[in-house]
Amino acid sequence: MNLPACWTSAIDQPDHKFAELARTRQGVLTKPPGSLGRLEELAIALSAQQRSQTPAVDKVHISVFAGDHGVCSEGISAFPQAVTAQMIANFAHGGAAISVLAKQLNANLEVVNLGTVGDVPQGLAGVIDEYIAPATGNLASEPAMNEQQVAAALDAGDRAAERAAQNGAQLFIGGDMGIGNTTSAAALACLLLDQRPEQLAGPGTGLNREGVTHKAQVIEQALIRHGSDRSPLALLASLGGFEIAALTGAFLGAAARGIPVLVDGYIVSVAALIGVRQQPALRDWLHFSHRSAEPGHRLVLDALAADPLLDLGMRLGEGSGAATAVPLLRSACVLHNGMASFADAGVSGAS
Ligand SMILES: Cc1cc2ncn([C@H]3O[C@H](COP(=O)(O)O)[C@@H](O)[C@H]3O)c2cc1C
Ligand SMILES: O=C(O)c1cccnc1
Repeated sequence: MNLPACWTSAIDQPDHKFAELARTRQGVLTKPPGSLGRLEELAIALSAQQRSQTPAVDKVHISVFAGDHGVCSEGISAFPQAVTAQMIANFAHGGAAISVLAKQLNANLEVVNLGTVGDVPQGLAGVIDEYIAPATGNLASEPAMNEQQVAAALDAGDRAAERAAQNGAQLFIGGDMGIGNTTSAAALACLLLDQRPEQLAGPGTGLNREGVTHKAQVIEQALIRHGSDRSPLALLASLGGFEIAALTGAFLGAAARGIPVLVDGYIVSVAALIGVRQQPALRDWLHFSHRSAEPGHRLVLDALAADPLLDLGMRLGEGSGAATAVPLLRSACVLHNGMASFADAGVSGAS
């Protein structure tokens, strides 16, 4: 098994010297100290992560990872599996939510196709073929992936982070597309957080109460089958999705390359938590964009000690919540870089 280097090699901490410089600057800008609240903290964290006195998120790289899930045969989604492949084409044609938001942000958007049951037309612009298999195994009755498949997915994520680095990205966003993936994410979260399926199974794309109860039962079967190994690799192989493993690899890869990450919703947060369990130093590179309406997200965020910027009732995935929060990070940076100091502006400081 060939795991990418970022799986085990140490991730550096953000540079605290730049954090100190940024904190000092925030204290002399023409405002009561602390009055820009979390925008100040964002600017300080981005300065340390980017090793820059003028942090910026002008160049945003968005990778949407797509893959199908064998567990769909258990009837756990409100939508058919064919949607995964159809949405890949929609991403490429500019019609998906993340396509529109990426355009608004002038961000670089790519779609990494790890394998779908439905056909994806060849040669779609911005779609990168990282085919592993048509779908994962049905996690209720068999491992979702073998170790080679997990390694391939982690590696595909790491390569996305490398492309972001090559493009000079100042921020990395990972998105997910895979019908059935809230079941996979919930099963993973059960073992990561030691919680019951009823706590972590939610409506996803729109299941009713009966549907959510059935989904929790399917997850319960998966947990019984899984056994006791809680290592990140074993969890991914047993219960993961190709796109979830790729997201974990991408976040570790981005942090290893010094690129801060803006985390999206439920599925992406579970991938981030797996990365943090593997490499706790990853946590210092993560910003959290929003609290998803998927009920289990709250518990996953708590486990990451994360207080996301937005709570808009969004529950889409694709990286859409993260993209929606980018303007806040941009505001934090332009305020930090552009405001005058008390001394420069001739404004009196606190007495
Ligand atoms: C048209 C459409 C676009 C989407 N974009 C993201 N998702 C989101 O919903 C799916 C997860 O929900 P579940 O586990 O209930 O299937 C994933 O594909 C996720 O990315 C979508 C879902 C649909 C239907
Ligand atoms: O929060 C998410 O990421 C989410 C929730 C429901 C469906 N798809 C994604």
